[in-house]
Amino acid sequence: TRMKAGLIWFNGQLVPQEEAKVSVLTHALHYGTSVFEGIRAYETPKGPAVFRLDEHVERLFHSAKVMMMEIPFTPQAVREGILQVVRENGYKSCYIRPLAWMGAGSLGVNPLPNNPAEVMIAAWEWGTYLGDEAVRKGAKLVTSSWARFPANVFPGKAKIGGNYVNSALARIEAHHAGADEALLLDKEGYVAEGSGENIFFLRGGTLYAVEHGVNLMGITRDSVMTIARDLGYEVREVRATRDQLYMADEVFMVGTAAEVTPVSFLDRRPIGQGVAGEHTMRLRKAYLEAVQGQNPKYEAWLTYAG
Ligand SMILES: Cc1[nH+]cc(COP(=O)(O)O)c(CN[C@@H](CCC(=O)O)C(=O)O)c1O
Repeated sequence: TRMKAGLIWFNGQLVPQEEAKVSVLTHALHYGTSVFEGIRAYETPKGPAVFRLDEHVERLFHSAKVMMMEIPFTPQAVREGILQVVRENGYKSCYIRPLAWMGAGSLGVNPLPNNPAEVMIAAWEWGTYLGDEAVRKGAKLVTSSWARFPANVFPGKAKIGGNYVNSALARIEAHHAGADEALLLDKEGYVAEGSGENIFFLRGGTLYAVEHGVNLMGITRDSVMTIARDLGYEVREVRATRDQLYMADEVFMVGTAAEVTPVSFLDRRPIGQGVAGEHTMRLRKAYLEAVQGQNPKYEAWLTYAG
């Protein structure tokens, strides 16, 4: 299916998506040397609002720093570009994908010194990441045969394009196993994260967030921990094994794209009653109210595009 991204912010100019093209000699196309963000804008009573925009822009520039990539725009210019793409495309809600990449300056593996990064910001309307079925009935997960990479192999705290070959391989394998998503363990066999989400589990009324370890420091994870504590849950950050997930009352995954997605099966074992967990769905509802501007407590997380 052809993505409908409409107008794209391309190196500082808004252009129709057909004109947003790069050379086949682009370094990032050959070596995965790009950095990106996944951000959502939601419809609110006061118009479309981008969720935790500043945290995402900050992470984009941190990812570039890890990659030794020089983004030739200020964070403020990228921030404005994100709001412009939402506004000029007239989206009420959308998924926003800023991407910065090593261009076609040189094709040696070392992209430096003469390869200034290029930047684009695209946005499109995207529904539930794993599908409505996975939200309603809970997603089915399988533990991947691909481990999450150790921190001295790939920098998993940065959203670098090349990191996502690990996620893609895990996701392909999960799909072939008839599952909705893959759970990746770290090299010691502890629970890391999903191919594109952070993991929580709930047991005896206490909520557990998998500690950062080698994982991406998810913004949704941070938001859900705050919301859960505000709802009165005790929230702990732990190192967990997959059998702790098997024994949990509830498991769920969080991410910008996935929002809050319940998990009903892991490795063919039902989690709790094998349905979307009650507390999970309560947290999902509270999260969606926050992002849709229906809870004034979280107003500071919203940047209105209008
Ligand atoms: C590996 C990984 N772990 C955790 C998260 C959650 O992070 P955050 O969005 O800040 O809460 C994401 C986001 N995955 C993004 C990309 C998905 C995709 O490319 O597909 C996303 O959710 O937008 C990851 O890619």
